[in-house]
Amino acid sequence: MSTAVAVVGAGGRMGRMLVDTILRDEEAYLVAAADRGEQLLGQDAGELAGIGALGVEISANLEAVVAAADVVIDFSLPQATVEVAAACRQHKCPLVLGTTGLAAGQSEAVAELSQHNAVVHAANYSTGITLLTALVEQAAQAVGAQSDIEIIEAHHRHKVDAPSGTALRLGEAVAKELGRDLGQCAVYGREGHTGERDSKTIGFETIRAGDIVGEHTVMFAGQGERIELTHKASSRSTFAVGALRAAHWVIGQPAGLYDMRDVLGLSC
Ligand SMILES: NC(=O)C1=CN([C@@H]2O[C@H](COP(=O)(O)OP(=O)(O)OC[C@H]3O[C@@H](n4cnc5c(N)ncnc54)[C@H](O)[C@@H]3O)[C@@H](O)[C@H]2O)C=CC1
Ligand SMILES: O=C(O)C1=N[C@H](C(=O)O)C[C@H](O)C1
Repeated sequence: MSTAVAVVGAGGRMGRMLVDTILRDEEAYLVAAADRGEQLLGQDAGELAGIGALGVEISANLEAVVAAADVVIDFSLPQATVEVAAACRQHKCPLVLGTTGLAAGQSEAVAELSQHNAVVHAANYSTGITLLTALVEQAAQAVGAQSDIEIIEAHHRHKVDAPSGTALRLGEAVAKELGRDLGQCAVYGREGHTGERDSKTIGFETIRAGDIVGEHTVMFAGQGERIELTHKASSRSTFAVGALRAAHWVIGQPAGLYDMRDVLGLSC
């Protein structure tokens, strides 16, 4: 039985890649597509994705889009999150959420939804970042206490949130291993007379330039040596393939909030 997938944010960079990826999957089909871009409404989602007409028009009616789906994949923007969560709750539809830069209230709406629906929320759906996160946890355990730890991320010039959700997730993983509170120890960018570096901080540096798809480095700088663990995405297809894998996985799962480790069977 083929899975009916709805995409929210279908007119965006990730939305168009998701439409293409769904078309290539014999076990899934695009049943509905939502977006709010005025110039996108009524356009065929397949034509927008550059793969030819699919007969699925971009709609602003989120409730109708969700009602048609076995699973929703949302890679829109934070302002959509509360409405998407409400529509998924109304239609008991599982959700695969990729949007980053959520404010507290939007994250709370996702957590509340996960009390009733199965939800996968990952800042990065690539397999490589899931692996990098595990390697970073190992490195933090081994050398984190005696290292200065910096997280450097680079993305395309169009990205509107910083640091990236992936960088923040990597920072959370390091902080947890070291028994630190990221909210207290994070330093975002540096300028002016900063004084000597506090060894308990975790630094974040952000690059926004060109068409960089998504690059993350976690640096453990010690005395006489440093370790750098890096992931570089070369195509958005890695995120879309991971998100569609999550969409197949989440159907039938009990209510809860999951991430890519659960989808890949790596959660301990
Ligand atoms: N988790 C992951 O693996 C990845 C996450 N992302 C995240 O996905 C999000 C989208 O990234 P891009 O596609 O590059 O952005 P984009 O700006 O190209 O696309 C976002 C789309 O959402 C639409 N949108 C905005 N508000 C909406 C609403 N209320 N209802 C429906 N559609 C709405 C916009 O019109 C736009 O077409 C960002 O938060 C980004 O950080 C991006 C790549 C990978
Ligand atoms: O906006 C993007 O493009 C990406 N955003 C995600 C993030 O904020 O971590 C994931 C990926 O790096 C691409």
